[in-house]
Amino acid sequence: MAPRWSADHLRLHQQLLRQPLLLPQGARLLLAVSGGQDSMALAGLLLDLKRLHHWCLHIWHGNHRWRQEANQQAEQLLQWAESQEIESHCDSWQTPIHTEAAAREWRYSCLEKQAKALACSHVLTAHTATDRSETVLLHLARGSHRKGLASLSSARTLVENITLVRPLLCFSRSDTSRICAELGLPIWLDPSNTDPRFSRNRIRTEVLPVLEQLHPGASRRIAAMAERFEAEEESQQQLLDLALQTLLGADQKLKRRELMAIGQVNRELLLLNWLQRQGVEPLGVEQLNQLWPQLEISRGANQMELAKQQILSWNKHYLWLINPPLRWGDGGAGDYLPQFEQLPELQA
Ligand SMILES: Nc1ncnc2c1ncn2[C@@H]1O[C@H](COP(=O)(O)OP(=O)(O)OP(=O)(O)O)[C@@H](O)[C@H]1O
Repeated sequence: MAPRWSADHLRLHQQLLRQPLLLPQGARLLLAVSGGQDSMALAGLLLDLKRLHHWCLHIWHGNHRWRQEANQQAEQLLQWAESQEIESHCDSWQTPIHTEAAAREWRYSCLEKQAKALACSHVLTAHTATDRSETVLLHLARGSHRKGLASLSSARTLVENITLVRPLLCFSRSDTSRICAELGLPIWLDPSNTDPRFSRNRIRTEVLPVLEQLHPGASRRIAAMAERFEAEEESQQQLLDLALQTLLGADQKLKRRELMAIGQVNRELLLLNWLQRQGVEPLGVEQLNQLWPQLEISRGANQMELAKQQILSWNKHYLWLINPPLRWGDGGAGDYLPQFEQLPELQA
């Protein structure tokens, strides 16, 4: 059957061929499909577009087993994929997952494994501009660093040779609802999306509607702002990488004295950048503010050890600023501990 081209197909098509996404001809793609309207809309559009570029499309579904109907829904979703001649894969969590953060971590580790097994170069998720606005508002409320305001980047490296892309960031949630209706796609609703125990859901159902009433188009503009921040972050990253080279000793340790001589904002950015390179997740603004006095007073060799202990103790109560894990019921404080034992040493 001839593809049903629409303005939405064209918009997605342009997005997929744009930097930094740039899906090459013949690419092997793994699409994460929850069965909700966003991922179904992306699946529907890709089904038509893939023929143009000879993309090989696989679908992956993660069954969290949060609800009784979950197995049946997973089954129906796989049947739908089969009817569309798409190869589909499903993983089921053995014991029910209770936190969004744990569920997300599990999904990404499955996607990573599956993409490797299928030799896929790209993993696609169906985050929309509306998801982006919600995430920005969440991060703002938690006092995010600027990076958190550039969140839900359109593309990033998932693991070596596998890129995670979010091609639907140029669509809103009302677009995906319309696309599903127009393409006659089935949707499996997830009641947890309206559960008020998640702060994201309250931002979606209470905060954004008020902002839209006050300033129509607010959600779209917040997402556009995040996109702009993402581009600025990228160019700033290049400058930071260059500057960081001048602050590293031969052993790749950061030279404390030289770092402390730099103005506060750039100093913070350089420290965050260096920590990230060492695999340590970024600290929040409040944590950084508490860390500096410790680094400023010279306490000899133990100085970094003290800073490290401080971070470990914050760790128990921290608020994640970039990728904040959300916990059932508590509106934001995280429940998983990052590996701060790996905090790298600064030079004395
Ligand atoms: N159960 C699932 N199975 C497969 N893919 C999923 C599942 N849940 C979410 N996804 C993928 O992730 C996208 C975003 O979903 P959602 O916003 O619910 O997750 P999230 O936890 O906020 O994701 P992230 O942490 O990546 O921001 C979906 O559009 C879909 O592509």
